[in-house]
Amino acid sequence: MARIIGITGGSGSGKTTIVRKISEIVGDFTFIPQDNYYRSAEYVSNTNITAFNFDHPSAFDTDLLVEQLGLLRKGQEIAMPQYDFVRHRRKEETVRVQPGKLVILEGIMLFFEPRIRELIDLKIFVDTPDDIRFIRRLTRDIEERGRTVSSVIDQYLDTVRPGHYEFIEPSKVYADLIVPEGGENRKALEVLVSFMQGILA
Ligand SMILES: Nc1ncnc2c1ncn2[C@@H]1O[C@H](COP(=O)(O)OP(=O)(O)O)[C@@H](O)[C@H]1O
Ligand SMILES: O=c1ccn([C@@H]2O[C@H](COP(=O)(O)O)[C@@H](O)[C@H]2O)c(=O)[nH]1
Repeated sequence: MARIIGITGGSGSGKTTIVRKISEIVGDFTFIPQDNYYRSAEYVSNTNITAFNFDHPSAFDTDLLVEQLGLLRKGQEIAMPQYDFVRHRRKEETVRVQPGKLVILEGIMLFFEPRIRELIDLKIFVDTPDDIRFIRRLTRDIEERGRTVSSVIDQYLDTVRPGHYEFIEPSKVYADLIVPEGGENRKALEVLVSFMQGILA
């Protein structure tokens, strides 16, 4: 049965960066971003960015994520959805994901939902100060997600920050390991890599 490592933490905490650094050392894992399970909200744009709350558990199609994680655990292939952050919608195409011994699941809302929690073998919370997370998000969302400065600020104050304190920060209690500052934490990276190599050996 496949083992699942769950990496959560606030937006901009460095979750994706940790996974990228792990992939430079450990190649043989299946990567499942929770972001791919966002429900479409194509009516949202920079001018009405808070018309849909992307920082609420209901923003995700958790039934599909739980179903697909269950299949991967049992060694079955899945058709993983893809998400377009610029147009705020699920893409038409899916990606075939082959099962393996190790799955890395990454996303903001993993530990809030008991059904997801129960499927995770090792729970990691990336803990990065709010100001650093906001600065990273501002830069990334403008460069990669088609945003304006004012839309990032409006969204952060209206939904991202409240959602973080209501759903994400309290879910830290479920973590097995808390990693301060994400991808630059070399010792945490070493611990994670050796845990994964143990599973793959
Ligand atoms: N230690 C770091 N120093 C500087 N920039 C970073 C660092 N970690 C991540 N970033 C940048 O911050 C942004 C958000 O990081 P990312 O890993 O995507 O966070 P998350 O997946 O938690 O939202 C990205 O543009 C990334 O390149
Ligand atoms: O269409 C969308 C979907 C999501 N978001 C924001 O993304 C972050 C989660 O992604 P990270 O990579 O962890 O930052 C979440 O805070 C949503 O607000 C979005 O803006 N638009």
